[in-house]
Amino acid sequence: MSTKRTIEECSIVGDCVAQKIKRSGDNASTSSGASTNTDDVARTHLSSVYTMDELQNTFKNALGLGKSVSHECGAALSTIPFPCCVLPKFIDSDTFLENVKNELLDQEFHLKSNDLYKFHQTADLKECSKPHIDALKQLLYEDFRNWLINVTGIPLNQTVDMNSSRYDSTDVLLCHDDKLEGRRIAYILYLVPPWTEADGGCLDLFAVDELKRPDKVVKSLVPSWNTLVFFEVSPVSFHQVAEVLSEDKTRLSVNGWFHGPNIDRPEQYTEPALSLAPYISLDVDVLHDWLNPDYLDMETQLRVRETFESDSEIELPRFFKDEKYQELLTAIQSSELTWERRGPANIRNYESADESSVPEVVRQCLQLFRSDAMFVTLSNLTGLSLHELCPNSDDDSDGGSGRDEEKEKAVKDKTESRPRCFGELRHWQQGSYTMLTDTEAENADFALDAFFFCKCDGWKQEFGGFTSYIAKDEDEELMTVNPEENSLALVYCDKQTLRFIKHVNHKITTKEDGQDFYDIAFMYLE
Ligand SMILES: O=C(O)CCC(=O)C(=O)O
Ligand SMILES: [Fe+2]
Repeated sequence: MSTKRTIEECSIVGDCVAQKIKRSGDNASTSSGASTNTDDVARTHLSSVYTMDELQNTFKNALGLGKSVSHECGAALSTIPFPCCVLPKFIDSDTFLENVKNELLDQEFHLKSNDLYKFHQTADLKECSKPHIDALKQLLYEDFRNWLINVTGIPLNQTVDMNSSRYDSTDVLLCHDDKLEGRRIAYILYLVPPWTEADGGCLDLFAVDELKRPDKVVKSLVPSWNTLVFFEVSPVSFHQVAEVLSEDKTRLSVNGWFHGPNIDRPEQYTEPALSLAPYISLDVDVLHDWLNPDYLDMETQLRVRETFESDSEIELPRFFKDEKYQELLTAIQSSELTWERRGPANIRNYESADESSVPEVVRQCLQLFRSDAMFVTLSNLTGLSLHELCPNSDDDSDGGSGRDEEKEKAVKDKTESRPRCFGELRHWQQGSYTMLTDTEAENADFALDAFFFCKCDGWKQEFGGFTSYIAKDEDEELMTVNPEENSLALVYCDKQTLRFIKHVNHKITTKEDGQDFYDIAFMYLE
C-alpha cells in the first residue's frame, strides 16, 4: 500500500503557523530567563548511577539474553512487547533540566497535524545554541551515545536527531514504528509536570500479531520528569503517544534517534485489495421508500450533477425521508448489533458492523446502497457511469458516427469489469481514525466515495472524525468532508487522491447527542 512512510516523511496538513510558547510569568523583554551560569552548565552529567560499570553490565547482559531486568535505582529494561529501557533521574541536576525546559519553551514550536499526529514541535535542535540545550546535546551526542554503544552493542554513528515536542490536550501521535533509513535507537527525555495515567499521553507499546501487524497496546509508560526512555527501532517497534486528556498540563519532551548502519528489514505486510461486488437487484420501490423524493426528481438530479461535475463533490442534505432516517438511527443503536474492531492500528482503528447481526432496517439500507437502483441514481446525480443504463457522457462523444466495432468493444469491456462497490456501517468514537490510504482505485480511473452520516448533531470539527482528501505527493489538503446528520456526501476521487479520517479526540464526549457517530461508507467503481 502507499501508506508506507514515517513521521518525517509525512506531509504536514493544516496551518503550520509557528507558535511561540511563553512560560507563565515570562516577561517578553527578558531573554530566556534561565540561569546561564557556566558552573551550572558545566555540571551537566548523567546521574552517577548510570556511569557505573555495574549497571551498564547488568543492562548489557540482560539485553544480550533478551531478559527483563530492573535495577534498585529504578532503571528497568522490559522485553515485552519489545525491548525498551526506562532510565529515571537521567540527569543529575534538576536545576539544569529546569533551565533546559525554559530554554526550550523559548523556541518556536510548529503545529504538526496530519493523519498520524497532532502536536507542536521545534526544528532540529542542532541549529539551536542556548547554553543548557547545548550542554544537553553534548551529553546525549557524546556520553550517552557511548553509553548506548556499550550497552546495546549497536555501532552508532555521529548522526543524532533531536527535537523538542509538545503535546497539549487532544494531541496525539498514532501507532507507528519509527522506521526510517539510518535510525537505530529512539529516545525520549520527558520534561513533564507530575503526570498520571489519567492525564493521557502515555507512551503505549503494541504487541504484534502473527503477520507482524500492530495488534494491542500491552504496555503503557506514563511520562515522568527527567526520565529517559529508549528502544531499538525494529520491524516490531510499534508505539504511540496516547491522546493527552489533561486540559492544562503540557507533555514536553526532547526526543529523537541515534543513527547507525542500516540493517536488512523483512518485507512488510501488505494488505489484500478490497473485494468489491457488482450491484444486486432490488425492487425499485425500496428506493422510493427510503429516498427524499427531491433526489429522484430529474430537475434536481440535473442541478446536483452540474454542481458535482464542477466541484467533484457535493453534500445531499435530508437524503433519506425523515421517518426512514429515524428508523435507521434507532436500529443502528440497537444492542443486538455487534461491532468488530478494524485494524491494524498503524492503518486504522474503528468499529465496523457485523452484518449478520444488523436489524432488518439496517440490512435493507445496506442492500439499498448495493442495489442497481442506487447505482442508477448515483449515476444520475454525478454523471458517472455506474450502470450500463447510464453511459458516461464521454461514451457518446463520437456523436453517433456509427463506429460499431468500438461500441461493441466498449460494451464488452464494460461487461468484463462491471461497476462494483464496497461498503460498511462504521462506528466512530474517541480514539477512532484511519491513516492516509489511497482510494483503492488503482485499476479504475476513478472511485466515487459516498458517506451517509448518522447521529452527528452537534458534531464540531475540533472533535476530529472528518475525512480529509490529499493529492498524492503534495502537502496540500484538497477538501474535507464533515459529518452532517442524514446527509449523503459524494466525492469524486481519481488515482491521485488519498484520504484519511482525522483521529476522534476526547472532546467528542461533549457532543450534544452522545459521544459517538456512525456512517455508512461506500466506494463505487465504474
Ligand atoms: O514522546 C514519546 O513518548 C514518543 C515519541 C515518538 O514516538 C516519536 O516522536 O516518534
Ligand atoms: Fe516514535
